[in-house]
Order: sequence, then structure tokens, then C-alpha cells
Amino acid sequence: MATVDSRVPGSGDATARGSVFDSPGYHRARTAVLGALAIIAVAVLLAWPMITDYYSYNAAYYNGLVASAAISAILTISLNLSMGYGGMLSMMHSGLQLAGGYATGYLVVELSGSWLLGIVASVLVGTVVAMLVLLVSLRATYLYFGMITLAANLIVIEIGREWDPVTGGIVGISGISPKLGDEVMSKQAFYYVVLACLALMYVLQRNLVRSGVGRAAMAVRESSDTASAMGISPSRAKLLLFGICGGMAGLSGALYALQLGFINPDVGLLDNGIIFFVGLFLGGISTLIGPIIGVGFIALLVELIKDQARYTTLVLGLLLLIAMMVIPQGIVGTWRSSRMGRDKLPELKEGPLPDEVPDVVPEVRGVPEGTAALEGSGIVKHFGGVHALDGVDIRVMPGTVHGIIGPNGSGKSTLVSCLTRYHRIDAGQVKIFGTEAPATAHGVARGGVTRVFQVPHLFERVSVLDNVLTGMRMQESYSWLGAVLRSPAYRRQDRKERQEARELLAFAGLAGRADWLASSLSHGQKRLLEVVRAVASRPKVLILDEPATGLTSEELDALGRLCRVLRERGLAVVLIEHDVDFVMGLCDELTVLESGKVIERGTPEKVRNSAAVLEAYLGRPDLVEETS
Ligand SMILES: Nc1ncnc2c1ncn2[C@@H]1O[C@H](COP(=O)(O)OP(=O)(O)OP(=O)(O)O)[C@@H](O)[C@H]1O
Repeated sequence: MATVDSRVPGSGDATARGSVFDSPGYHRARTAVLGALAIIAVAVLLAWPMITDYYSYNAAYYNGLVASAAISAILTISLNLSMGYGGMLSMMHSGLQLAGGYATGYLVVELSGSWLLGIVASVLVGTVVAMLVLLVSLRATYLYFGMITLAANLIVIEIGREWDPVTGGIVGISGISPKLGDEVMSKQAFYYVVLACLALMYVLQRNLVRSGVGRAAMAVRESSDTASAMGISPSRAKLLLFGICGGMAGLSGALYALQLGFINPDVGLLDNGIIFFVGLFLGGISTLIGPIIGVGFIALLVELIKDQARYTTLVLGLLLLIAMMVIPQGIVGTWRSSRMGRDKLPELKEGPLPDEVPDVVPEVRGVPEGTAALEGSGIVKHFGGVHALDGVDIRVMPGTVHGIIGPNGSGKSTLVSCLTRYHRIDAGQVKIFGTEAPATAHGVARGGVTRVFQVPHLFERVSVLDNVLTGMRMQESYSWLGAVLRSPAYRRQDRKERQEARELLAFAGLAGRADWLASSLSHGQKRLLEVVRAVASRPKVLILDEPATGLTSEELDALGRLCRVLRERGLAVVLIEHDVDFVMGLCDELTVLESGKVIERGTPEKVRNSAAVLEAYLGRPDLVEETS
């Protein structure tokens, strides 16, 4: 799932046409200029040791300056992954850097190990510490997670101060140097090591963010309920991402210790972490290049005011304040959302809906005769004194559209939440194709039951296409390492998924919107997109909670057509809906609830004529007659 910054063009007003910024010529020129600037920047960085050697008596100082900025950029990329893409407020990044620094320091100085081994150890230590902290705070919300990481940061510093034999106590460890054979590596050679690490971490971040692994993490950031409905385990997604962030922070700690030759508890102090936060927000959080640009800018600024060093903190504070007030999306985010920086949207191609059903639409065959796709027996759910469900039985057969109707507050959504394990049931049993349903919501999704919520739960800040791709997460077989290394298997699957996602969008009449931000869609299109995303997860049972609300007649047709296709393909579709015409025209069977109890079940014909329904559900037989 890419974010606004990285690839997704435009926002709501992106339809504006006619200005020079929308012309293909401008976009070609912009790409050429940005490409040239990137090449110049890389060339300057690569030639930096030679440049400083030639122009300065103090080459080592200027060399070290850029190396330090690069090390900070690595840590800021890690912070970006955690806070920006993962939505996890981390206040322990300087502590992770410290832990990484200790690992290298101990290995190189105390155990006389190689610096390369030290780096590996630092990455491991950073990963383990981050994962441990995440494990104890799995249920913590954004702010509480932040406070737990703050506590963890203090603990790491304190351990550093007290664990003398390993950390050297208050004094720390000194004499940490990268050696090649018996010789200490030159500053220039080490500069290139740091640069290579930064390039690697940038690529790691980019590949991760653009893969299903990144999309899963961002889905959890947006809504863990929705992510669960896609079969994504929020805990696993967070653990993986924060573990990777910890490894990166550990790496920056190793490089820090190797560059300066020492590590002590002060490195972990939050004061030292401020530069990473300022760099991240100034450059642009949730943007790929933002952390590097932000940190680079600050490094330059700090150097320019070094004669007034006592004002550095004040300047950084003011800079952050101004950035937040003037460019809250940071330099890169602001550029990307400006007319100059925005990508050109493809022309909208609104044609007739394609007739051919895309292959990605799932198919369910070979279910033993009489086996229900989804079955709830004796479901009881109380919220305190409210008896939301009181012994509800429901059997949804494959290859049918099953409607659940009833007046407001009758328990329809609660029933669905119980069947999909979003609610813990007080009594009863849930079965999927005859087998006891898994205990967790994402387990149920993995068992083939996907749910679309009553209140839209789209991933608004990403593209329409990326929303659909997130739905495909369950089918992705590559590992995070495969995604980072862009293995052939990953690239094959990625290509296939993108093609399938576009076909599915076209089938639902959203072809022209694939590259739009989800937030820029109309209400009806959003609802439709949610259904498409759910279909992309290839469910065997699809539950739609009031999907028709706010849809235009064309969108309603597209939704009805999709539901019929799913039924033909053997899926069970569960439909909660107040639009009586839509329900009666589409459903094979209905379950009618009232005050948490089933008052009728059967064909639309039977329900339409049921006295209990006329009386209890509508309370207005005249209305039913009108709609029949
Ligand atoms: N989390 C909750 N806490 C307390 N009460 C709840 C909760 N969720 C639902 N209820 C109550 O349970 C009952 C059933 O609610 P539910 O939302 O399932 O009804 P519904 O049939 O889906 O209604 P609607 O058609 O308005 O969506 C209502 O009385 C509602 O107030």
C-alpha cells in the first residue's frame, strides 16, 4: 500500500485540468529534473571524501559530518517505518540505538570480534529488544504504546548505567574501531560503509512499504478491525514491522559506535533523539525520501550555526514548530500534494461494465451436500443488561444470498460480529463449513469468511488499487525477506495481483479510479470499493453489512451483479440490508430478527407474507404491500 507521497496521484481536486502542471510535457520535464537532481546528489555523496580532501584542511571532520547525518538518517528511516507507516509511536529509538551500540562495543572491544560481527549482533539486539517491548504492549493503543516505549527507553539507559561488566557503566565503552586485518579502517572507507548501509536501508524501506507486508502494516495502522477482516493478524504485522525497525535502529547504533569509537548511556537520552523526530516531520513522515532529506537539512543547519551551538535545541524546536504550522506534511509530503509535485491522473474511462467475470472472483465447489457455509447455533450475546442476541440460529448455505433483516437495534450487526468473532459470544457455537470457527477475527477471515462493515472502513490515505491489493494479503505466499529482496517469486505475484486487482475494479465499474486516493471517491464508490476489496480476499463466505446505503442506481446495479456472480460461483453471500426492494430481489433466503430473536426465516415470498414480520419488523403492513 503506497501512501500519498510515494506514488498515488492527487487528492479530491485532482480532476482539475488545463494548467501547465497537468500537461504531459511538464511531467516529463519534472521527472527528468528530479532524476538529474538525484544523480547529482548521489554523485556528490560518492565523491564527498575526494571533494573534502581536495578543498579542506579538515577533510576528516567534513567526512564525519556527512557520515553522522547518514547514520541519523538510518535511525530516522526506522522511526518513519514505525510511526509513519506502522502507526506505532516509538519513544525508544535512541534507546534502541544505544542497545545496538553496546552490542558492537562489547563484541569488538571485550571479545575482540570483528566489526562486521558487531554490526550483525547490533541488528539482532535491536530486533530482540524491539520485539520484546512490542510483545508486552500488543494491546496498547497509540499513546499508551508511546508511553511504554518511553519507559523501555529509560530502562535501557539505566541498564547501560548499571551493567558495568558489559556496558562499562557511566563511562561506557571506548576504543571501538572497525579494523581491516590489523589496521583500523580509514575514515574514508568507513564513510562508504555507512553510505552503503543507508542505501540498503532506504531500499529495504521502499520495498517493504510497496509490498503486501507493508500494506498489511498500514492496514493495521488504519484499522485493526478491518485488517483482521482481511485475514491480517494485527499482532503479527506489528511485531514484524517493529522488529525490523529495531534491527535498523540497532544498525545505526553499531555505526555510531564504530564511527565515534565509543558508546555511553547518554547516547540513549531523549535529547539526542530529538533530531530524529524533527528530521522526520520536517522531511515528511510516511514518505520514503523524507527522513533522509529532513535529517540532511538539519545536519546542514546545525553545521551552519555551530558557533552558536548553545542555541541548537532552541533552533530545532522552533524549526519543528514552524514546520508543523506551515508544512504539516513535511517538505516531501507538501511537494507531493502540490500541483507541481502531483502525478498526472490517467483520464477517466467511464464505459459499460465488462461482461466477462475476472478469474480473481473466487469459486467454491465440492462442498458436501447439506453442509452450511456458515452456521450459528444458539448464539447468545449480552451487553450488560442489553440482550442483543438471545439464542439465535442461522444457517447460510453455499451458492446462496442470505439476507438478515430486522428493525433497527434488532441485533443484525451483533450477530455478524459474533459469527466473525469480533464479539466473544456468551453461549452458542459458530461453524464454518461444518468445522468450529477459529477463535480470532483474522482466523475466521483466514477460514474463508470476509466481512464488510456497516460503517465504511476504507484505507483512505492510500490508492484505490492499494486498497484492493491489501485484500489479497491472505493469498500472498512470499516472506518479508522475499519482498525486501524483490525475489522473482515476489515480483511474479506482485505483477499478477496488480493485474487482477485492476480487472476486479473494472468489473465493479471503478476502473478509471484505480490510481486515485480512496478518500477522493464518492460515498457510493467507497462502499463499492469495500466490497471489491473483500472479494479480492477470495472468501468463501462474504458478509455485507448494509452495503447499499448511499449507492446510486448504477452502483446498486453493479453491487447486485457482483453478488449474483458470487452466488453463481458457489459463494455464500450474507446481506444485512434495509433496502427491502434490493434484499427481496436478490436473496434466496432470509432470516428476520427482532429484539435479538429470530422471528421468521425462509424465502422472500414466505417472509413477505409472514404475519410476524409484518407486525414486528415493519409494524406497517401497508409498507410491505407497497414494496411487494
Ligand atoms: N458494543 C455494544 N455495547 C452495548 N450495546 C450494544 C453494543 N453493540 C450493540 N449493542 C446493542 O445491541 C442491540 C443490537 O444492536 P445491533 O447494532 O446489533 O442492531 P442492528 O440490528 O444491527 O441495528 P441497525 O439496523 O441500526 O444497525 C442494540 O440494542 C444495541 O444498542
